[in-house]
Amino acid sequence: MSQETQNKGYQAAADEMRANAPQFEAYESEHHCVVLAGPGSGKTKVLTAKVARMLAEDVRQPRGLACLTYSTQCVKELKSRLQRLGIEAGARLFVGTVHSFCLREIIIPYGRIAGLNLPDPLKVATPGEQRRLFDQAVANILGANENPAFLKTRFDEFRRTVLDRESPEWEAEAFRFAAITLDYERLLREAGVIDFDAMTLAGLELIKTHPWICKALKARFPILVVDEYQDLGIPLHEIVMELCIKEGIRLFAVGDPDQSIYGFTGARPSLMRQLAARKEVQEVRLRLNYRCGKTIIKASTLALGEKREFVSADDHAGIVQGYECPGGFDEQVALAVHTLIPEALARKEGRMLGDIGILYQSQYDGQEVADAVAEAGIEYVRFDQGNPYSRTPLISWLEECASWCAGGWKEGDPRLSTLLRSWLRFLPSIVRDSEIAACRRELVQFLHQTRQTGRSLNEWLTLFKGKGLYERIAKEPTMSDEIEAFDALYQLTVAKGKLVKYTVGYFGGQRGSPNHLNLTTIHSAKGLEYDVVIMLGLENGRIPYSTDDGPDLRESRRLFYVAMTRAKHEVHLLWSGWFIRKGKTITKGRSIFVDEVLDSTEEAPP
Ligand SMILES: Nc1ncnc2c1ncn2[C@@H]1O[C@H](COP(=O)(O)OP(=O)(O)OP(=O)(O)O)[C@@H](O)[C@H]1O
Repeated sequence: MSQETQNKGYQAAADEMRANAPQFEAYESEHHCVVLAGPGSGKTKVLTAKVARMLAEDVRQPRGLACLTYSTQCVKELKSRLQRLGIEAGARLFVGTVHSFCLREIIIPYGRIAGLNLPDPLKVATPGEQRRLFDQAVANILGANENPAFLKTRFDEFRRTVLDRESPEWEAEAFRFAAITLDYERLLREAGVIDFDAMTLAGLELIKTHPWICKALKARFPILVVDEYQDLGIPLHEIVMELCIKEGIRLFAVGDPDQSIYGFTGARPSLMRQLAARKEVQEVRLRLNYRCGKTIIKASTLALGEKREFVSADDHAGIVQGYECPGGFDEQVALAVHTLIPEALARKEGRMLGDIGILYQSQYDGQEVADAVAEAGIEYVRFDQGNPYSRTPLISWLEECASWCAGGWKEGDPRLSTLLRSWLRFLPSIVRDSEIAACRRELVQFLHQTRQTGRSLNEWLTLFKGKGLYERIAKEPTMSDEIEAFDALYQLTVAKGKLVKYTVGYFGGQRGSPNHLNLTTIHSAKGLEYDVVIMLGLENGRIPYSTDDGPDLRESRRLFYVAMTRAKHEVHLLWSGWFIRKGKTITKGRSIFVDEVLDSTEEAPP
């Protein structure tokens, strides 16, 4: 895409923002700027337009900017929003997670020169290896009777939040989590691998102890952009303090502390507020909500339990409707599938399955929903951990390649150039021009030769292997986790595997399509928007887990708030008042959040 077309893309977005003074203020900012804003207020819109503008106007080639966000799913969403403005990640624009930034932009280029004790070759631990080594560390420290699965979440939070290993918090866990951390890290080193948290911690350590690395990073990336700041936790906050506040890399960050729902992984919403309050930082607050109807804004703010002054950008009211299903979760699912979805489709012309999201608490609930939806003959996409395969960057890219082969090539969606660029990013050891050309050629040939919707996924993946593309990735030490993900996907397509009936077209559709219903846990719905949201399992004991006042209830409130504010026009809330957990019936009544929301709205039928 030409520079001129790119400029037009962000200038058109800027014209839209001109009517919204705070959005435009953020867009015009020249120094550190932190945008704190509610759902649907255009944070991503401002961020993407600003990235495009800064690349074109503020940073001279070959310098660029780094844009960090929370998860692979957020990276995907951000890249696709940037693409709509004609901006592609590449040599001048890093878009990725914090750990991939630390690995690719700090550890690989500078780790060895700085004397960091790294495995050689630098191999990323596969999820299987991480589990095995963690189990081993727990057995070494606490004995074989402890169940490591019960400790994993708390361990991750500890490792991501207690960074100072001489602090009282570390000492307090000297015989438990601190000891497990040290032993686990020893086992990683002995196995010659590194995991995601170790990447982030090592990256932070390098920039803290080697000021010249900060200078080198500043030379390459004079601007650092952070999306979803509220979820990124203490290590990212410290990286920002080192690189931006101390070293002077310009910061542009957006986020919403009210949407912080990853406390259990170490996220701390207060960090973003502290950053915005610094004197050298320009704080911008956005108050218009362009997504949700007025009723939805009012109801969701009530459930949040804190006063907020968000207003709807237009006049549409929106629907918030409740349904009691005394027969239990099965009845909720049946009502959603057989009544609410057909009614929602019929209610608005042009509305499609892809405009509807079914949200639930856990991947186990998701399985019940997925089974019922499949039985009803509805095609769906699952965005949570319960999806039969995990959507790592490589697997998401394969979905895009499949979508291209299954007809996307005709409309240029996805673009071949984008697929090629991503392909080369999976192959960091390929640096010579002739090798790069060969890699591009191999992929183009594979894609052209396999342009056929109905081909089985197994055959397509077998061809991917046969053409030497798999081997290319397998040679990259930093792609070992991706190879494990590929192998797991492949196994699902053979013999009695869950994906044995998948075609290339169906697999490609899994990247999201207007014809597929969206199924997701509330956590995975973050950053997404739907015309209609149907929320299931709204019982006390599930959402919220506990009604006791405290940080957990506050985080549950934020979770419910995130779920409600995904909806543009309709929110449907379903409950039974009881549910089954580990074979036991638990009856704690309908969620207190539903009480609060329905008290505030009219329960008139839509
Ligand atoms: N100034 C504007 N004019 C018109 N539409 C806008 C404007 N700003 C944002 N929007 C639209 O509002 C919707 C929400 O914007 P966006 O996704 O950027 O919000 P967000 O703050 O990132 O949301 P969330 O945090 O809930 O994920 C999008 O459809 C976007 O195009």
